[in-house]
Amino acid sequence: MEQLQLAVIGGDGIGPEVTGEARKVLRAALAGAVDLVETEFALGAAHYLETGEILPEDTMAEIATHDAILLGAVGGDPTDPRLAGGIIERGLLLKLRFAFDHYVNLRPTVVHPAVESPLREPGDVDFVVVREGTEGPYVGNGGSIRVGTPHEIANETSVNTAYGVERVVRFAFELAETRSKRVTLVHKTNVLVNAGGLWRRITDAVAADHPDVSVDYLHVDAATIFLVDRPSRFDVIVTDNLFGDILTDLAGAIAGGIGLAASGNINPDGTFPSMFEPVHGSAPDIAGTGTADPTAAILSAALLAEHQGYADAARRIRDAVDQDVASRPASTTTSATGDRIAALVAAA
Ligand SMILES: NC(=O)C1=CN([C@@H]2O[C@H](COP(=O)(O)OP(=O)(O)OC[C@H]3O[C@@H](n4cnc5c(N)ncnc54)[C@H](O)[C@@H]3O)[C@@H](O)[C@H]2O)C=CC1
Ligand SMILES: CC(C)CC(=O)C(=O)O
Ligand SMILES: [Mg+2]
Repeated sequence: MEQLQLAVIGGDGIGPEVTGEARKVLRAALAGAVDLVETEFALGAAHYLETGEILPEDTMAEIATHDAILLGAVGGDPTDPRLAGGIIERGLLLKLRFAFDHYVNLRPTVVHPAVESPLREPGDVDFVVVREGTEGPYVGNGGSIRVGTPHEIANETSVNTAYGVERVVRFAFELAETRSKRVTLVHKTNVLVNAGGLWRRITDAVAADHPDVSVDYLHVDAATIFLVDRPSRFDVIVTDNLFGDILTDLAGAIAGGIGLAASGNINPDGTFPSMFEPVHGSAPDIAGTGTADPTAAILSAALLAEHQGYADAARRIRDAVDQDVASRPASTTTSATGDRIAALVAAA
């Protein structure tokens, strides 16, 4: 039987709770077809506070030997001075994304008819945000002077390379070819003229290679209006790391809740393992209460299965989620939701 070596990083807060349920469902979906070998890696803010370790080089090298990574979420109490400066988010999560060249951060949104969406007219909402994952303002290129004085100046530089932008824009067009053949570039070219100009020129050049794909452009502020007012206009949105981060929390909210929003950090070249995680964070406000919705992590496991070539397992997970959200009890728990979905998958 084929083996799938899965690295699991539960992380902090609700991370281990939701990955626990995603693993149950993934096991059910692959049972009998794939030998799923799961290796847990104790990493995150809690692990750092206990051991002083964030992401040792040998741990990263070991993770790299796996076929794929399932991650919950990382990050602890933001008021804890020992975690200041996003030390875990940058030193662990972003480090993995950068080191494993996860240049496509894929974030699909579908509004399920049975889900209570805040949209007035949910209509036919099915779009994917292709967020650049290795550049932009997240690269840590900045600095401050006169810190703590009234004259402090803080800079954060957004790095956008022609190489980095072109490869993610090409991915977005290729994805659109398999969908409704519409790409929307989202940026802020009227103000961020240097980065915006590069994104615009590259999008226009790549569009010329895809004459059957229609292309439009929205400033990011206007894109937030359309995401609420008329999200059915979108098919594939391509955007930078920061705008994509923000737009996809909004996309989760319009689709019925952040607990439903899945993502994949993809290394399309296959040189490194891709990493699948819910869009949400570690939600310290609800950690340990058993109320976290594991659906986003479960749908991330479906993306993982699909990416690894197990399309049938992915389809069965998504069908089971659809069935479950259509009949979900008003009051439920994290583990009960995982159990129901795993049972539906096993029965399919
Ligand atoms: N990929 C990752 O590891 C991410 C980590 N973070 C980190 O997570 C920590 C908390 O960040 P926040 O900004 O509060 O964002 P968050 O996404 O953790 O929480 C925002 C709100 O959504 C709710 N929520 C999130 N996931 C949910 C779920 N599955 N079911 C039900 N409700 C859910 C939370 O209870 C909270 O009210 C921080 O340390 C942050 O840096 C944030 C985003 C992504
Ligand atoms: C902590 C951030 C870098 C992660 C995040 O919010 C995201 O990727 O959506
Ligand atoms: Mg985010």
